[in-house]
Amino acid sequence: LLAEVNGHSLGTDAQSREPLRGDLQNFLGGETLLHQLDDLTKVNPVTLETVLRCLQARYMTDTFYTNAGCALVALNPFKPVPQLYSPELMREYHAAPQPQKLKPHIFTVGEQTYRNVKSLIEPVNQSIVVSGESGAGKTWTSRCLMKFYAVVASSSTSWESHQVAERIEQRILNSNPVMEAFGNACTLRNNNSSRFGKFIQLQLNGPRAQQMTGAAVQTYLLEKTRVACQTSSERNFHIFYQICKGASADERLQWHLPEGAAFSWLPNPEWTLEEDCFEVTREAMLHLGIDTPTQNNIFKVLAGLLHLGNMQFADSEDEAQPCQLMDCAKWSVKTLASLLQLPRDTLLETLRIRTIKAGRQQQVFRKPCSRAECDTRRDCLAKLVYARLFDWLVSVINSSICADPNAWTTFIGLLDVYGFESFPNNSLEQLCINYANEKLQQHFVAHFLRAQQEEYAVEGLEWSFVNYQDNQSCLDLIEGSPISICSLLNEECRLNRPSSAAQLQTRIESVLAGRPCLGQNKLSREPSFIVVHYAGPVCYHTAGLVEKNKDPVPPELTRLLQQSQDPLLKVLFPTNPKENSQEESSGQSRAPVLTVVSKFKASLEQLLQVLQSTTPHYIRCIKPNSHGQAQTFIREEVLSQLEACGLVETIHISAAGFPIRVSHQNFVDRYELLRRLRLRASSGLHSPSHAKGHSKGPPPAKEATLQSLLQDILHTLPILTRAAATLGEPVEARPAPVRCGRTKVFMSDSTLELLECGRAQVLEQCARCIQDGWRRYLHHKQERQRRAAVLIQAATRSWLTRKHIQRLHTAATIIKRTWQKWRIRMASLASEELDGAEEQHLSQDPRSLSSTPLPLVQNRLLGAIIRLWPLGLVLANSAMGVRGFQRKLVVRACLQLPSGGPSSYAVQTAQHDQAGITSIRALPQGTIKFHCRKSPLRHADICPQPSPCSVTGFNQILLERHRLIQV
Ligand SMILES: Nc1ncnc2c1ncn2[C@@H]1O[C@H](COP(=O)(O)OP(=O)(O)OP(=O)(O)O)[C@@H](O)[C@H]1O
Repeated sequence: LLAEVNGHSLGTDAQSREPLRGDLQNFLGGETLLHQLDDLTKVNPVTLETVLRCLQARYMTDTFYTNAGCALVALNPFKPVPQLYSPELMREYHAAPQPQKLKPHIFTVGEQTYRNVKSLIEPVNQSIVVSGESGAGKTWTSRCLMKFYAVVASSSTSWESHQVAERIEQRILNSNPVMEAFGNACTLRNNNSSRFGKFIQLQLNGPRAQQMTGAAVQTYLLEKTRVACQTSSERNFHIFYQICKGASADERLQWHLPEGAAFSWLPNPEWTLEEDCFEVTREAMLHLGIDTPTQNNIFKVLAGLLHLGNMQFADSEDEAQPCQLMDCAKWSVKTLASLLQLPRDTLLETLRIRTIKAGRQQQVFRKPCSRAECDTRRDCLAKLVYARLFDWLVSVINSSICADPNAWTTFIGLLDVYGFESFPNNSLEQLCINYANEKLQQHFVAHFLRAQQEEYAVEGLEWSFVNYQDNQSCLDLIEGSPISICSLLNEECRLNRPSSAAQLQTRIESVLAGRPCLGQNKLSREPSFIVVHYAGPVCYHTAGLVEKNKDPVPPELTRLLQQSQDPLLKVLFPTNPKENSQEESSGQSRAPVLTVVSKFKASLEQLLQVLQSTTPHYIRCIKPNSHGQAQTFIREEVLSQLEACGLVETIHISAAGFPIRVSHQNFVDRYELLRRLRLRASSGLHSPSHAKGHSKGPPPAKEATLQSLLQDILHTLPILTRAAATLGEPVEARPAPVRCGRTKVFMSDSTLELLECGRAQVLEQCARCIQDGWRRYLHHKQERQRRAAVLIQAATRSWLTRKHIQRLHTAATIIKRTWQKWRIRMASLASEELDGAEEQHLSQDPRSLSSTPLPLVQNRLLGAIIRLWPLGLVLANSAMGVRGFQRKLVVRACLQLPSGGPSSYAVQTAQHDQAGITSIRALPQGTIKFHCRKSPLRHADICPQPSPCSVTGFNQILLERHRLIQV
């Protein structure tokens, strides 16, 4: 009935399911094929039933991620799958040329966003909205994505910057355990349920490098009531259990937490969860810059809150007297006062006595509170401290991980928000959570469905409109102006009038009557109203709604905390008069009140503004069963989640439409280089036709060129398709789905992939061309350098050789000249000596002849020889004839040598006097010394240097032969 009120079209699917079932079976060809489908848009026909079967088949084969058009469906494995999140796999997705071709994974989304940021296509900033119900795996997914970015977006430039990036990444990752310890709790649906929403902005540093330089965390709507109020099967925030279980003996003593102590705000302490790891939290806090004394201070305050919970009040018999403390609570008050460093009496008074200012003079009245009021004030004190502590922690984390505004230019936002909630008893918290989910659903719808269709219409493209579920009417009911549920709640707070739950119900029903998404729960005894959300109807009880919306903080409580001497509480509650007056006015004047709803609405709008300025990506987390069991797929539960996240409509629209659209200019800028393919393929193609839907007059010149460029690029698509087919890639035979609108180009994922592939090819060719040119240039340069070097070497060598030869030549000339001079001198000396000897001989001859009584025959013979010396020479050399002394005599006579003593001449004759005279030498007339020096000349080894002290005679060779002259 409620589904009909809402206008849900589920019936259409349900009806169409039956007749198609047989065909479907044929088409699917069994479950085995179904689990191989990576994309739910490929399930044919797209119905909840087939999608469900596909998801189930995949889940059973441990395939947890499936694409659903533009979104990714993540099924919670409920078991550790370490190989699915290993750093190696992260790097594989990061390094893949086309990660979308790998198996669907959150890393595909992570890598896609990272590449989008790098590509600088507007909008550059990216956001990933992780949604799903409690326990579906949102926090897990966000954590994995952060780890992914920490791995891939780390610096590789220098060692130092790498270290800095690693430190920042470590800090960002360390923020998770701290925030989870303080903001997560064990609930019925999830042992580690985030009790706050968070948007993490991962800051990247530059258009090209894109390293993670920091992060900023924004939190939403912490469930602070949990500090003071937990249902029986749930727990308080993890941190309370961590300090109770993990504190050392010393710390227990300091924090007054004796072993086994019972605290009423610490239900189910015996449960052991892996989240109860105190050491991990402390370590992470330390890394975030929260030193041990500050940590101890925090834990001391938290221990104080546990003691505050044990403060039980007894009913007062006399209304004029404040409530008494129960006996068991007296020790708690003392401990609390000492832990929070508060004056005990002031503490008790503040909790039990209300001060009211009234009258023109603002007179102060003191009124003892009832027991219930005392309890409320106590709870309020705990919530106030815990909420401030949580906000302070977030600000400390931010100051530790946030980068300098100049150090980052782009960001990837990760939104992890609580999923849609519907319990038997829903209150303001659920209203806010479901309101946020409505807003996000609208963003999703606006982004992918309505905007898509409207844009087609604006762009002049024909498109068969898909009916989609618009939740605007639901949002109008919750937050619309001038009258809506929120405005009514705020008005009640502002008027500050006493109104019962029933009155509020009546008011809502009467004022908002006729709204399509408002319903009544006639079966409920409690005053309530129903809101038909996109995910289903939810019944909200009106009791306590206004009070929760007011979230009143009695000013006395703040003043009390400002009196604390505890260093941490002094920071959390500074004595700021401005703040005081604000809080006081919020409690007691009629100025506009900052209610929970109005604060939440403002932060939600801010968040949506950020989301709208980014390219969104969606991860829909699905919980296969509510028991947290692996390998268990409960169809009904999954079905309701698929309905709740509007997945089927997404699949429809993604399959039918063009999820990618790029402005003409951007398209041309990016793909203009593809025209080279066309020019290469054929230079004489017909001129491109104009796009469908272009009915305007002749466009201006610039536009005309843009259009022609655009068409040129689009005409390369068949070439690209053919090229992909020849490469053996699975491409469809029909033309790639693409349309050209008035200002944008619309295309499918496959077309984008084709274009990107072509672009990569052209770029590769260009790179090769540049490389070739560069190598050629380098080669030529090296060749020129080599030739020049050879030339220089040759010239140098020839110059050196010439110089060398010149030197040798000069030396040889000098030697030659000296040698010649020496020869001449020697010759002249010899001739002088010979001349002198001859003259002496001739002058002495008559005397010697007369003085020496030679035999007559001998004298005659000598005279004959002198006259006939040639004949004598022949005789002396002949083998026959004169011998021995005679022969020498003949020779001497022939040569007219003086016939003095043998000391003047040495005449050597051949052995046995057979071969005549071999040499006649003038014997030296004293000592002859030859000074030899090695000459550089090859043939002038001996350079007799005339030395004044060495040559005192001569050794002229008069006749020398090696072979005897045979006469
Ligand atoms: N991919 C996964 N692999 C293994 N276990 C997972 C995975 N995703 C989730 N889980 C398990 O499911 C539990 C719930 O996941 P998680 O805390 O992320 O849910 P949630 O959607 O954030 O819930 P809540 O909205 O309550 O915070 C985790 O504690 C973990 O045990």
